This record gives sequence, C-alpha cells and structure tokens, in this order.
Amino acid sequence: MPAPTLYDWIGGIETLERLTAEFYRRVQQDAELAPIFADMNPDHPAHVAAFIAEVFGGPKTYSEQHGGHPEMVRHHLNRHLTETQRRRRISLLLDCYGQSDAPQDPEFASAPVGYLEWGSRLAVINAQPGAKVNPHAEMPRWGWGETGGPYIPKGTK
Ligand code: HEM
Repeated sequence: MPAPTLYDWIGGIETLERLTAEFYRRVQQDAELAPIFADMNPDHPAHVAAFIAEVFGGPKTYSEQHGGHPEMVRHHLNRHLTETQRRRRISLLLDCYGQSDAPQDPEFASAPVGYLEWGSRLAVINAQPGAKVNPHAEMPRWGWGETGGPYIPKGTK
C-alpha cells in the first residue's frame, strides 16, 4: 500500500486553512511579524494553505489558480526579509501546529520542519535586492523525509 501524502495525513485543506487562519491571527499580535503583514491581502492565509497543500501532495490549486511557484516567489521580491523574521515565522508556525488538533506523531511532525526550513530560506533569499523570478520554477513536493539529494555547488556536476 502506498504511504499517504503529508496532505492526507494532516487532514487535507480544512486543517491547513485552520492552521494558517490561526497563524495569521497571531501574526497580527506579534511585534516582529505584524509590520511585515500589515497590508496583507485578506485571501493570503487561504492562498498559503493552498500552496502548502500542493507541496504536501494535495490538489494543484495554487498552480492552477494562483500562478504556481513563480507567483509565490514574486510575492517575496524586494521585501528585505531578515533571518530574525524568518526564525520568528517558523517558531510561530510550529507553535500553532503544536497547539492544534493536527496529528502530532513524531514521523509526521518532523517532515514539515524540513520544508519550512528550506522554503523560508528561499523566501529570504528571494526577498533581497537583485533576486529574480524563474518563470519555469516547479512547485516543490515534500514527503516523509526525502532530502531531494545533496547540495551541488554552482558550476559543478
Ligand atoms: C515555507 C516558507 C514560505 C511559504 C510556503 C510562503 C508562501 C507564501 C505565499 C504562497 C505567498 C503568496 C500569497 C498569495 O498568493 O496571496 C506569500 C506571500 C508573502 N510572504 Fe511568504 N512564504 C514563506 C516564507 C515567508 C517568510 C519567511 C516570510 C517573512 C518572514 C514571508 C512573508 C511573506 C509576505 C510579507 C508575503 C506577501 C503578503 C501579502 O501582502 O499578501 N514568507 N508567501
């Protein structure tokens, strides 16, 4: 029997939307993060839920209706996000997850941490001056622990 996707395991789009709604509710009360999201699009929490759903093996709604990975990157351009903000965002997200009714088994709980670490670092890199969007960037897919292979420095095979 194939392993369920992370999307199925967490409880699908309903759970993800509950988590992002709670996360952005807490963001408004967080001194570090509130200013960054002060002018946030009201649909942002639902869009982020759709994005994560797709990364976790769920429906391709973000790719089909919201512009896919390149559009997500575009939203971070020139925002000058910092390492401190990145870490605060992860910490708050993990608090929301840990205090939610989403599954807390160690096997599941460890998988999104890798994705959050990877994805948030890309967001900070793409928020710096000079960052460019790759219009063909594929949507990442995350599983139960695959790393996707070792880091390969630029210019080497
Ligand atoms: C795994 C990491 C991340 C994911 C999956 C993610 C996902 C997204 C997505 C999907 C959007 C576009 C939403 C839309 O289409 O309306 C977005 C926008 C945005 N993200 Fe991220 N993001 C990540 C990391 C970060 C980090 C680390 C920060 C800052 C600490 C950040 C700040 C923002 C801001 C300020 C916007 C624009 C919000 C708005 O004005 O609507 N993101 N993000």
